[in-house]
Amino acid sequence: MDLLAVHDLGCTTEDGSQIFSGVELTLHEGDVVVVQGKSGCGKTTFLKCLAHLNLYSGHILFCGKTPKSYGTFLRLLLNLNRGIESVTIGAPIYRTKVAYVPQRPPLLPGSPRDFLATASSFKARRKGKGRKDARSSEDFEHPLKIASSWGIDSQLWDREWTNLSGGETQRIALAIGLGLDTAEVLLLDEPTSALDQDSCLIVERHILDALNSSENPLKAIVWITHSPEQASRVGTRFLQFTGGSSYEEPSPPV
Ligand SMILES: Nc1ncnc2c1ncn2[C@@H]1O[C@H](COP(=O)(O)OP(=O)(O)OP(=O)(O)O)[C@@H](O)[C@H]1O
Repeated sequence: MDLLAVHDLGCTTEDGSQIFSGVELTLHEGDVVVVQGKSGCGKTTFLKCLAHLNLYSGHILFCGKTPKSYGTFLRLLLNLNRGIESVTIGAPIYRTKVAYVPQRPPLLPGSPRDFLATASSFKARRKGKGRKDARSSEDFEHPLKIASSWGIDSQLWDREWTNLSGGETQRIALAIGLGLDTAEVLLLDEPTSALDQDSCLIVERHILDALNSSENPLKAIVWITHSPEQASRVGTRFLQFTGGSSYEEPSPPV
C-alpha cells in the first residue's frame, strides 16, 4: 500500500487566488522527496496541506485512510481548586504520524521543554496502559540526546523560544520532530537553512540515518530546500513547483 497518496491537490488563498492545483504525489517507504521551486511558488503551503494544517481541494490518504479518520487525542485537565471543571485539548493523531517541522516555529509561549511536555503527553496517552505520569523520561531523553549531538546545550531547553537563535530553534524543533519517535512521514521545511555548513551536514546525516534505522518509525521524508547541493545529497526523488503546479524530475535540477 502507498504510504502517502496525494491526488489532484489544490490550494487557494482566503481571497480566492490559486496557489497551486493538480499536484500528484505517491510516497513510498524510503523516499526522500525534495521539493524545489522559486520563492512564493507554494512549497510551504504544499507541506502544510500534507500535514492537514491548511485547507485544500483534492485527496490525501495516509496508508489508505483520510487524515480525519485517524481521530484526535483528547486531554482533560481538571483543576477543581481553581474552579475549572475541565478543559479539553485536542491534537489530531494524523499529525503525529505525518509531522510538519516548520522552517521557523511560530512564536510559541514558553520554552522548548514546555512544548515537549505537551507533545509527549499526547504520545503517552496513545501508548496508554495506565501510566500515571503522562510523560516518561524516555520521551524527553531522545529529543534531548539528538539535540545534544547537534551541539544544543541542555539548558537551552528551558529558555523561552523567543530568546533562541534561528539555528538553535531549528535544531530543537527538528530534534523534537525526530525524537518523539511517532512520525512515519516527516515534512521538513528548509530544516537547515539557518545552520552553518558543518552543522548542516551533521543534521542531514542524522535524519537520513533515522530513515534507514529499523528502530525509528520514520519511513519517508518530504524536504524543501533551496540548495541544489543539499537536494543532490539527500534526495531520492525531485518535485519541482512552478507555474501553479508541480512535476517530477528524474534528477535534481542544477
Ligand atoms: N494565508 C495566506 N494568505 C494569503 N496568501 C498566502 C497565505 N499563505 C501563503 N500565501 C501566499 O501563497 C504563496 C505561496 O507561499 P508559500 O509560503 O507556500 O511559498 P514558498 O514557495 O514556500 O516560498 P519560500 O520559498 O519563500 O519559503 C505566496 O505568494 C504567499 O504570499
